[in-house]
Amino acid sequence: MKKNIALVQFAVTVGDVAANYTRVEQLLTEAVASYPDIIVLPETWNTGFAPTPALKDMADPDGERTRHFLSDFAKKHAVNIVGGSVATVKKGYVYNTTYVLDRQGSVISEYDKIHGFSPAKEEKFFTGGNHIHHFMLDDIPCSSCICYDIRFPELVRTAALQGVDLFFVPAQWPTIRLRHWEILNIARAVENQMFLCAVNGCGQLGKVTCAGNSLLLDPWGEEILHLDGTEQVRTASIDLSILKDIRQRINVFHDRKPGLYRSDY
Ligand SMILES: NC(=O)CCC(=O)C(=O)O
Repeated sequence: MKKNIALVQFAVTVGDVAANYTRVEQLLTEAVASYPDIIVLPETWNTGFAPTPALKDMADPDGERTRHFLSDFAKKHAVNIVGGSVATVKKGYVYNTTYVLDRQGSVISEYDKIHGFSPAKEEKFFTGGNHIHHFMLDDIPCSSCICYDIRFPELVRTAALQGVDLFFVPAQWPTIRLRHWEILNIARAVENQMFLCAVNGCGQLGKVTCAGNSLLLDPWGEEILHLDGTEQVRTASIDLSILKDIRQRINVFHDRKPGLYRSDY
């Protein structure tokens, strides 16, 4: 089974929510021209990744605007969307939330970023989520996390143990740690033997330069796409039929010894 995936890498304007929705609509429209099966957006594309008290006023109440916006687009173009993430307010708390939409425009999964990036005090302004999610896109078992979450291999392994073939990582990752971005995403794809699509922002987040360098990786860690540091929409195909052979040749899921590993300390 082959699927086309469109990576939408763009420079979010911090604090200008209206401009960001307009830009995302333009970029989604650009993306559908390449006939993708799935379109993927970066992290906190409505507000920018700016953990500050002002966030609560800018965040999307109950994610309503974002859900309707992405749903209308997905339905109109019959395309699946992994909606990066947006800042939302739910029951008075701010979350960093991913919405996933199928071709009918239904929200089929919702995920709140679990690990707040403490060097930026994210956990002081965003409430952490409490569950890993799974969803099916065109019969492909999928999961995702958000940015800093990728540093926690247990999260991705837990998702992988449920049989995930395709994993998504929306992010706002800075250039200064570009090497970590590449290594961590490649490691997660290889150790869990799955395709991985990591879509980063680019441009300035205040004083921080966001790296771009979005990646579409196969389960060998090979780069199907590796974007540069500029705004761009790129689409490429993944061939899921290679998974069976890789998993038979190096059968880590059979060979692992979970009884000898402790993950609770
Ligand atoms: N938005 C983020 O979670 C930033 C994560 C990051 O910069 C890092 O893990 O390094």
